[in-house]
Amino acid sequence: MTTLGTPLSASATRVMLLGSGELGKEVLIALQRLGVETIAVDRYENAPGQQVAHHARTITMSDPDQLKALIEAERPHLVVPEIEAIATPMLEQLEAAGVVTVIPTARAARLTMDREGIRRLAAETLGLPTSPYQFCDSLQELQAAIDAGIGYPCIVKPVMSSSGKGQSKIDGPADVAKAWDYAMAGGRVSHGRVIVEGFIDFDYEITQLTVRAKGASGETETHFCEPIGHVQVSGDYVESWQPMAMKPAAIEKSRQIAKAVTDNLGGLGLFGVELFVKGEQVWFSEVSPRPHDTGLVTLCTQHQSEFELHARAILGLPVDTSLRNPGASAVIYGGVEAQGIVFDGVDEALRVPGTDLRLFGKPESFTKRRMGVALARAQDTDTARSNAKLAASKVKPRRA
Ligand SMILES: Nc1ncnc2c1ncn2[C@@H]1O[C@H](COP(=O)(O)OP(=O)(O)OP(=O)(O)O)[C@@H](O)[C@H]1O
Ligand SMILES: NCC(=O)N[C@@H]1O[C@H](COP(=O)([O-])[O-])[C@@H](O)[C@H]1O
Ligand SMILES: [Mg+2]
Repeated sequence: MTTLGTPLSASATRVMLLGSGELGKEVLIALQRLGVETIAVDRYENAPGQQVAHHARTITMSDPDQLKALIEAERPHLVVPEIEAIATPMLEQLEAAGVVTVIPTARAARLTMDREGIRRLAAETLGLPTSPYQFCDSLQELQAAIDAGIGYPCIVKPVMSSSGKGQSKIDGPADVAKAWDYAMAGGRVSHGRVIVEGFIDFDYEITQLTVRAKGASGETETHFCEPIGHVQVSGDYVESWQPMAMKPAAIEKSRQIAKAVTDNLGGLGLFGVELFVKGEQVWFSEVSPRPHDTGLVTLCTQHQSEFELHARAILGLPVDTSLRNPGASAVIYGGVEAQGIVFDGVDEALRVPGTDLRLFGKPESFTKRRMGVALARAQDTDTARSNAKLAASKVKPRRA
């Protein structure tokens, strides 16, 4: 039985998010609706989720001492990692000592914060199909890995990064040094290590949202959402839609892979399993043990968005992953480098049929920082995609 308390009282059910960007903001809203007391932590003040939580805390989450001190002071029932760059070995220590429950587990947070942990688990322990890969600590090692078999084209990424930061494609020998330098500048936490992956020439890529939630008799059940198709530019998602039309055999393989990975990671919560598909062939790429950016589309397509599903699953509540209607999302980038920007054209955007917007409220804009997203529901995903892109294009961020 799950019992929830009253926020800001002795009976409160208290949940701490480590990372409070656009994805955490929606999880926090879902938790607030269930009367959960929320603590939003991020590396900077006034992060999107901090604006809607009961409490806001700003620390360096990759510093184990700061993280330990905050968790011991706040004593939340659940700690929910929302970004990768967290001192996850400290979370493992605190979990082992019984101080806190980490979502989905501290081990899953540690394995997925670093591309090496999750890739070795998927490819070497679970035997799942992935791109060929090597880990390298220098430009010389990178060149040697390419020459010894990875070949061209290939993709280089810092082991610790997300949203395509520090990622680049290498088409030939002339690109290698540039890719190495770019990876060194782009990692979330400075770390002189990269993964180089053989380029997979896929037909399309999907996110298979997968939920581990408690069933009626207390056992953990796995639920799948309809597949989400997406387009990435420079390693960062720019549009997504649901459902993605797939061959039955490709859906089945995707779900087998998603089940194998999430069973191993364990715990309760929603996972975003990223897969590449060519015909009936499916490759595992990576997994987020938390809501996925491409899953923002579920805000307009599912009865319960990926954020509500995560909130419900981590609290031990039942979930419904069914699709309500087709839909799409399109990203709104900052386009300018400035603080406290304004958005023109919001009215025109919302005049596009079936659309909605999320403006995240990030205090500072960068040219390529995701500042908002347009959502569109429609009878089919083609209409939804064009309406979402149209609505996004009407929103014009500028300096105040
Ligand atoms: N081996 C590969 N072959 C072909 N394309 C790739 C490969 N690796 C990555 N990509 C492309 O780059 C995108 C981003 O890669 P990846 O998911 O590893 O980066 P990320 O920084 O973790 O992104 P995010 O945090 O947004 O998920 C993929 O979705 C895919 O479009
Ligand atoms: N692909 C991972 C992802 O989308 N993560 C989301 O972006 C935020 C960081 O944004 P920022 O870099 O603009 O601060 C994170 O807090 C999370 O919500
Ligand atoms: Mg990814």
